[in-house]
Amino acid sequence: MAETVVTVGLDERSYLIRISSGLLAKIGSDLRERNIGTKYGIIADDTVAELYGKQCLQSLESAGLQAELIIFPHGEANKHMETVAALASELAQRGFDRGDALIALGGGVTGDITGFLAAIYMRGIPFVQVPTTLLSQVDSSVGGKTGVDLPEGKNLVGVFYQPKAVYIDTDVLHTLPRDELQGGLAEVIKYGVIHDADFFTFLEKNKDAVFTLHQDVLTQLIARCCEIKAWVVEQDEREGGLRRILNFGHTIGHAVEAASDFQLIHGKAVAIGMCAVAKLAVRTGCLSEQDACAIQDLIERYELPHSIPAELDRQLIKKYLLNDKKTVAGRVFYVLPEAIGKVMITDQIKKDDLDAVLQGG
Ligand SMILES: NC(=O)c1ccc[n+]([C@@H]2O[C@H](COP(=O)([O-])OP(=O)(O)OC[C@H]3O[C@@H](n4cnc5c(N)ncnc54)[C@H](O)[C@@H]3O)[C@@H](O)[C@H]2O)c1
Ligand SMILES: O=C(O)C(=O)C[C@@H](O)[C@H](O)[C@H](O)COP(=O)(O)O
Ligand SMILES: [Zn+2]
Repeated sequence: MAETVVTVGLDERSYLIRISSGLLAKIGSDLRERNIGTKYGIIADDTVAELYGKQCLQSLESAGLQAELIIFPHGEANKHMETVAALASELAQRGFDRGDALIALGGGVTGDITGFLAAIYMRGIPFVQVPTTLLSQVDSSVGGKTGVDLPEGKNLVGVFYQPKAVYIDTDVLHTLPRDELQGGLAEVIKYGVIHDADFFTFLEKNKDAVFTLHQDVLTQLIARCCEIKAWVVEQDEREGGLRRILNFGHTIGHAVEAASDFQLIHGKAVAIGMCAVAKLAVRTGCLSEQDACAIQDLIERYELPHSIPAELDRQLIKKYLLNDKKTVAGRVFYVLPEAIGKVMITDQIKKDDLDAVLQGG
């Protein structure tokens, strides 16, 4: 099948997102042609290293490139400064220098850690993204947000640092657990709500094809998400304005994710956050009940959670809300849907409405 290509146009930081089946085997020859680094550090978590580490190494070595696999323990609980410090020491001990480059082979956790590591190791070396979860293929590998969590909250340390290329091999999704596929689908639904009502309808119609990873539908879906993300990032790379719409569902979602001690995966927390903020939008009078129901129905259709688990401490959720980057001078900003395909940003949420929504109302 032909390759699909999406461009992220950012002047001298522009790059291509290549999407196709079987791409992992071709990464080496592309990197050789582009001459991005002398030696490549392939950063992967233990699960992905076991599944795809050898294939990635072989792709580079058969193109005559030097490459080494560097592994860290999987999971959001390891997306912190200590992992970055350990990986940086590992790079130094293995003799990586400013002529070398990194490859983020894995999900969003690997991409966020590796991008951050690439930005700060020797004050910056190039990196490329090879995303292996749906979430990382449609969202985290594109746009240059990198960083790690602190005990105080999600993604509180990081930098904007663009990759040199994104290679999306759709084949790797066949080993992804269903739970993780669903997590990615939450971010997919996000794009429909924030920008594209037709894409929202496409998702309503194609659930079975999506879950069975139908190649054409999958490629179309990933490409559309990447196009929307590229369109946003091209206009607002460093989140001065428009880019904040990509945080739809994340104000409450991030707080719920952290309050669950990361037992809830990011995408599922975002699904809960999108339903909560749709309810807030109805209470505020900017969204119709009908559109709020359509959002929740789609989330339920993709078997995602839609309410905040009863056992989560509401006060703890509120504490995390205040620690988030979306809070400025004590004002918490929310991305509210106004219709399917259109959102607005506001900090004008009444305490009673927030409390009611956090209680499930
Ligand atoms: N930078 C951004 O713009 C951005 C955007 C969205 C999310 N994020 C971040 O991304 C993270 C979530 O990413 P994620 O959902 O990919 O999580 P993840 O990276 O933890 O991957 C989920 C799990 O799937 C496993 N895995 C990965 N690929 C696999 C495959 N092909 N087959 C089998 N198992 C596989 C991993 O080992 C891991 O255990 C969060 O930290 C979130 O904050 C960042
Ligand atoms: O790329 C962006 O911009 C996003 O907001 C994408 C989100 O899906 C992602 O979860 C991001 O990491 C959230 O960023 P944060 O700045 O709110 O921590
Ligand atoms: Zn997200």
